[in-house]
Amino acid sequence: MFILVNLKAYPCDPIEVATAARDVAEASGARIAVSPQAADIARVADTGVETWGQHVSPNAHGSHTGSTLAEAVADNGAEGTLINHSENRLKLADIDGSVRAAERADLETIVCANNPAQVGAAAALGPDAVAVEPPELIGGDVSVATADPGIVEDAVAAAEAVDPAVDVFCGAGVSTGEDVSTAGDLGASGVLLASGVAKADDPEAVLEDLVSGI
Ligand SMILES: O=C(CO)COP(=O)(O)O
Repeated sequence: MFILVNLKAYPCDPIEVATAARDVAEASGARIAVSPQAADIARVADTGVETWGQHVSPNAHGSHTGSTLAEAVADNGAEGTLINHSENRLKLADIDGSVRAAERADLETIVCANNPAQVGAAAALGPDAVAVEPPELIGGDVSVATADPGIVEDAVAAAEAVDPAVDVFCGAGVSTGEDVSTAGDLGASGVLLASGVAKADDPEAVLEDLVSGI
């Protein structure tokens, strides 16, 4: 199970979380990545933790003020990027363009989706993985795998029907090792989470609990 911690725009210390994630990953052998704000990618990557972008633009180099280029994300040390997070939704053509931009820059890709139908559409674009995150459960206390196990199973089936090579992750409300274990039992290959770590008093303790569910 891959554990990706999305720091969103939370006011946490990205280096504290990155250092904790690096240490827990090293001690446990688990794959843990941290996805900070674009401006923090280089210093988070410098800790040695696997680092991901939160978004990349479909644009290449050129006159595109305000764009977060896949090339810049990769050059600053990221290994992958989220695309189309529920809080940063894109048009279908732009999701496709962002996946292609990430591929050009050698970034791994996870395309987020709200439901199994969108998972199928996202899988058709050929990312490395898709993630189902029901918006109404994001930021809540109950894990998607507990609140709506059917959505995870249906997402796995939807991706499998389109392209069996695309991994399926789930996210929303994940905060414990038991949540990770339940997600794995439903067929997910990883979890995306944010508030459970970014808002924790002791992020390292939460990460240690999370990896206990792998
Ligand atoms: O959106 C998420 C991860 O990308 C999930 O957020 P929470 O873990 O806060 O529910």
